[in-house]
Amino acid sequence: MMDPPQKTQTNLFDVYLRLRPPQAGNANAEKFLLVEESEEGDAPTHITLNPPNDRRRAIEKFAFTRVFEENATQLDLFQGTKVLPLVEGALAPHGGDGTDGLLATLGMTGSGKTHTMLGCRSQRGLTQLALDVVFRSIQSNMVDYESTPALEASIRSSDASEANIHPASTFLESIFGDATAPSRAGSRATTPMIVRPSHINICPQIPGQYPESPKSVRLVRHLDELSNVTVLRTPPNQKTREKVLPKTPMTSLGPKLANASPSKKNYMTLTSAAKNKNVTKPGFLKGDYLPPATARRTLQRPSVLPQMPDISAIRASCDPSAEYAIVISMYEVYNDRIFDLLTPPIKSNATKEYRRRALLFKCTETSPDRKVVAGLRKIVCSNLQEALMVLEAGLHERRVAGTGSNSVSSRSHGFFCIEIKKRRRGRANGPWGTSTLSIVDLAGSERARDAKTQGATLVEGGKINESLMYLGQCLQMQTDLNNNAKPNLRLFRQCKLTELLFTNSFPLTSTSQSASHRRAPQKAVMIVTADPFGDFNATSQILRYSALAREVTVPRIPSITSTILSGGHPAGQFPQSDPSVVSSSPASSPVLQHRPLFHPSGNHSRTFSPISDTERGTMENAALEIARMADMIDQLNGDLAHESEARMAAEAHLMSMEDRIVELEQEIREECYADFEQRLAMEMNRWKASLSLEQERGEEHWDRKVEVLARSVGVVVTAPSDEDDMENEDKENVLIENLEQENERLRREVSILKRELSSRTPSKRAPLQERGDLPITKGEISSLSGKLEQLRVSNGSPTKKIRKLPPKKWESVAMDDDMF
Ligand SMILES: Nc1ncnc2c1ncn2[C@@H]1O[C@H](COP(=O)(O)OP(=O)(O)OP(=O)(O)O)[C@@H](O)[C@H]1O
Repeated sequence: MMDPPQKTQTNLFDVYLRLRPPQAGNANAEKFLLVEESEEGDAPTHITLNPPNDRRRAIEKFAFTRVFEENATQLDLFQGTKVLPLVEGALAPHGGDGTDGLLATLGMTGSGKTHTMLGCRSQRGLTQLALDVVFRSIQSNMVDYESTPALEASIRSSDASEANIHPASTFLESIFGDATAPSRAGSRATTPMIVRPSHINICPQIPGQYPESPKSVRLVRHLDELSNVTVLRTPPNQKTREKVLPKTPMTSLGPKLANASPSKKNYMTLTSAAKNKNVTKPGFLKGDYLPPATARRTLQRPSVLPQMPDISAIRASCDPSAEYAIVISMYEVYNDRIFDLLTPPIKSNATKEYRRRALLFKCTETSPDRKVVAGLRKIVCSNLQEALMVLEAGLHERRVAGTGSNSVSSRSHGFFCIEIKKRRRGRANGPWGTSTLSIVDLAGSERARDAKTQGATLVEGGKINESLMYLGQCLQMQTDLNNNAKPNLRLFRQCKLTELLFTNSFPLTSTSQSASHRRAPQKAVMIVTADPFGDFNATSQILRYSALAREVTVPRIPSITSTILSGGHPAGQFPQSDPSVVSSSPASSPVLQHRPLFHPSGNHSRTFSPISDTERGTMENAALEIARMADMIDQLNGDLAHESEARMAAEAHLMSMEDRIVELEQEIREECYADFEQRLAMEMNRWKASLSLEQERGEEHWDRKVEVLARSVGVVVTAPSDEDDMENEDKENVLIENLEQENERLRREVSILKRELSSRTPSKRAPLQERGDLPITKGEISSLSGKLEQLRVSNGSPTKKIRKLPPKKWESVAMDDDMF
């Protein structure tokens, strides 16, 4: 029998295991996880994992601080997991600074983490119970925040995280609006009002693919009627669907809840605050955080909150000489980024989408010795009711999605932080000390194949598994710490989740503070949830890295070589796990071999396996990662096939489009050619017309010139007879040529004369008529007149007959002459 795990100084966490009751469809499944009975009626601490249907596999035994069986209640968990000491550590009843506390859940998807932390509609979770005990314990030492205005400033100045601090009344007014306002169908549901009847399926990722699994639907009960349920969000193919259940008067809510028919309102499906989440819209881009597509609208104020279990008798001790204030903040780690759950998303000007700003986890000026999430919105709460309403508001923003494994699966690691501010009583301006109790609902590890996730949800699943793998590595470091090895702090910085969970467990090396002023390391409790009927491989992986101790019983398997040498059964047919087989080979010993792998106390003799525990752990994590990646590869192969089909279709379409384009181009070319031809013909005609017009004008011009010349020499132009036309034309051509030559010669002479004239002095110039040096004589002038006379006889267009001018024309010619 394995020794019970012992608490050591170096344990980062106390680790508890909670087993969930079998799910509806799993009642007949084989139970692979058995709780070992403890001695002397103590609470059980060990479990055994029996691999189902595979006797060759090792039987593993795990030790935890305590194991809670399927029938354990929320109150059992609250009392058994030492939440009270965590609260007391933060309240510091003996004076001085409090100790930070961390309460987290870890487990496969659907194993009951959210149920444990946030409860269901009739039962409170550890978060509500912790809040209850905090407020109950400091009741008489609470500062009156509302009636002391200076308090706000003093709390603000004591905050080390650059937070926006608001009083609960203002914040809740902005979130829930008027409590007396009528119900608004379509506004987002307040958490306890969300009911999810078992007959309504939830699975928004692949609508219609899993007939037996739930469809995605968010339901809200109207303020005045418990069972009047309105669909808030549905898968795309069910957008318009609306479910309305039979109405039940609000006054009879309590008894009805207890006796609700499972077909209408199953206790297991009517989860409370846990299910107040935003269902992830399918189709997000990788890594992108797209919160609800609309701004936060006023929520309905929940009218009923679960009261059970009753812990009114439980109180933690507080410091009687101190006064306290409670400040609440909430954030989530989604895709390795931190987002505030109490700050509404802001509409981006560029994309018109509502987005959240990722926050940093860092040391600030006023907090050099520990890291804090900077820039959160924090709410100062004066009583339990306010704190619960803030929790409701924050959970409403938390991201969830329906998957094949859990109809309302958390897609982010949720952090709910209760800051306990404490200062000496009566010191109005005294400084506040702060200790924080962080309650963490981790997202569950999942196998893509089972979760049937795809697209953005698949990527989220990958990120969740990755961060949980790093968390596993960090938890395994507990073993190293037990062996007094130095912690490898780099391991904690692998992702945001481990950074947030572990950074404040160790003093920061860079701090300048002396060791005496260092804060005490946080106290941490981890509750591992498991489904004994669920996925054996995934559950055993989680148990391996979270358990405080492990023992492996390996059935000896005869080696193939020894089997062959002994002339026994051929390989593959040997009854391998039969312990009755006797062999001389040590490797084929029939005896079961026990290998205790580690003991947290370090007091026990250890049998080391050939590889160290850390290496083994790393290999196991690697195996988990390989399995996840194999799932992803399957998924991606499916996507690839789908995409290839789509691509082929698109290519075919493209080809037909190309053919169409060629046809169209041909048609357009032909049309253009015809159009061009038509225009060319038109242009030609126009050009010809204008050419003939020009010719006509030129001829007319010549006609007029000739007429003017003929009149000036007194020639009567008569029309020649038709017989003389040819002869006259020849003569006219000759005459024109002669005249042109003569004209040219005369121009030359005139220019010579002008040159000469300009070279002479003005006194020597004589009038042209008196000069005897002119090259043209009077006789020549008279011969020129004679030629003109002849020309006048037959002058006209070479191509046109000389017209006989009518008397009117002659008159106009005479007028022209006068003008000359
Ligand atoms: N101990 C329990 N008793 C009764 N019901 C339980 C218990 N544990 C889990 N359930 C029910 O099982 C369902 C899934 O549980 P829950 O949502 O808490 O799982 P989870 O581990 O938070 O999953 P995820 O990681 O996907 O968010 C819920 O309907 C819840 O009410």
